Amino acid sequence: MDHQQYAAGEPPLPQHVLIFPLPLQGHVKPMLKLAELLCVSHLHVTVLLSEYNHSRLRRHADLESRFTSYSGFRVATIPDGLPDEHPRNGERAIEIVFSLKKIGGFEFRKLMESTDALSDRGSRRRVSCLIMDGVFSFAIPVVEEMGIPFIYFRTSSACSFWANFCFKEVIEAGELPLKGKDEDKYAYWKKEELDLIVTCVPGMEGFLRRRDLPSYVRVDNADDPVFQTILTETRRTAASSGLILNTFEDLEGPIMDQIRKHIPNVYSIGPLHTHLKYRLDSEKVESTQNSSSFWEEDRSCLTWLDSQPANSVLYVSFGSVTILSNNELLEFWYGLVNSGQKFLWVMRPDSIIGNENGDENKVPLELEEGTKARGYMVGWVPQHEVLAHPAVAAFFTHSGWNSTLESIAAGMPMLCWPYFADQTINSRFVSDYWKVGLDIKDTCDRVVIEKKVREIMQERRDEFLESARSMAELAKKAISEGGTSSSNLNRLIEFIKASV
Ligand SMILES: O=c1ccn([C@@H]2O[C@H](COP(=O)(O)OP(=O)(O)O[C@H]3O[C@H](CO)[C@@H](O)[C@H](O)[C@H]3O)[C@@H](O)[C@H]2O)c(=O)[nH]1
Ligand SMILES: C[C@H]1CC[C@@H]2C(C(=O)O)=CO[C@@H](O)[C@@H]21
Repeated sequence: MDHQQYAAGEPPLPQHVLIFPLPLQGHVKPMLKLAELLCVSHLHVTVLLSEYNHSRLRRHADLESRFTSYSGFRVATIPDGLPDEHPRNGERAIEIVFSLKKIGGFEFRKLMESTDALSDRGSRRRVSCLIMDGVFSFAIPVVEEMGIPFIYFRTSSACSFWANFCFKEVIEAGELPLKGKDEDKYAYWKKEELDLIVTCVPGMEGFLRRRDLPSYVRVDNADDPVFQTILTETRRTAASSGLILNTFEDLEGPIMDQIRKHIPNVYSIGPLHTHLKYRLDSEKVESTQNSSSFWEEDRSCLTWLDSQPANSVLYVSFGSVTILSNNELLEFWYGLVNSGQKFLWVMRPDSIIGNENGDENKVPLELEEGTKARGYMVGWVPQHEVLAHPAVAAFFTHSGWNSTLESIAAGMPMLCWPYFADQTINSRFVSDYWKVGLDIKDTCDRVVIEKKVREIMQERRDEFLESARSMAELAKKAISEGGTSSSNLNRLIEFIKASV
């Protein structure tokens, strides 16, 4: 028996789960949702954050007060190894993975050993289960030595995970890598080779093109460190006690059946944001308006939306990592303004780079006027509330997995402009598999954008709305009592409660 299970005369201490996300917004947010779901089930939970992100969450999300009602919740921190001023966005977001690969094992060991596995001088059990991000294999030796079971949580889609898992076979078939990344981006996008079908990802035959593969494959040779890291980290998932995915069976069941041939224990428990809300409501837990945002949410956008007619606004956001060049910014801006549609556009303070024309502060008059007449721009919004607002008709997104799932759960059609990583495959599934939107990957042209905005807002909206609404119904069924995500979460909790 675990020596810490009983203190004299006291009830047994609950099992203690350590949740360790990659320190990026799109990973921390769903992992905090899972943390809260486990707290609701009376488990002790520690979330391990980077010092950098912890301070952002304290500033903008009031993290500590959100969790005050859960006595079993704690935060621990380690450094991410990068100086505060180091860029953590754009393609450089991957540098966090490399930095943690270098120092994460050491820092994690130091934390676990110096705190006797976070046992808080006996007031908590030692960590009894680790739930860690999908690219954190550096943590495995530490927990294996301590006899702690570990489960992966990959915050991307099942389809992206599965394509990554098959990279080795796709290389062997000569279909990867996709050379030419360093060429001019716009010329590269036009390559016909990118339209060839990928033959070696079981379950996606005849449907997946090379250009739809997660963007790590756009490298000149297979030794590329990013490509290799994703490939090897993904394969290592098979050594774990299980894989958590923020998705649901009616959305990605056939793909998860492929994954289960290698990793039998897959817990699809999404969409996590609605799942959490459902459980808080059914357990009658008082829930405050909570956010997990790294930026201050500007709620004035909701007031602006309140003053707009129903189904009249295109919500535009490219998530927490995407950065646009000045030229790309102008293409999007002209496309939006020329479409004549109303739009709410999230322009993160750090999202525009470079100034290829040398006149970065000069906004063309027609854009200024068009925006004043029909647009509203903000730095960061409460996205769930925006997607649920009656004025919003469609979502122009970069196809990050959280945004995709939030849009699906809200029954909202999508126009997709994937920027990198898993987004390139998510957008293909949105447009050609679930048929809930349009994919305009590998273009950035104001004429195309204008045309596609009209299509998603007017010409084809009803068609996409119908499939989006039926998918939203299935998402709701999945998280309700007896649904697949609900049962899988219960199974996960049982696994945790049974671990010593
Ligand atoms: O104004 C905003 C904009 C976004 N969000 C939220 O921020 C999250 C963004 O996540 P996501 O849509 O997944 O995009 P990224 O921030 O780009 O997420 C990273 O992490 C994801 C999960 O692994 C990957 O799918 C992405 O490719 C990767 O870039 C979502 O929950 C949004 O609701 C807000 O709350 N307010
Ligand atoms: C920066 C990227 C490393 C891997 C992550 C990922 C994944 O497939 O798990 C998707 O997009 C990015 O958030 C992450």
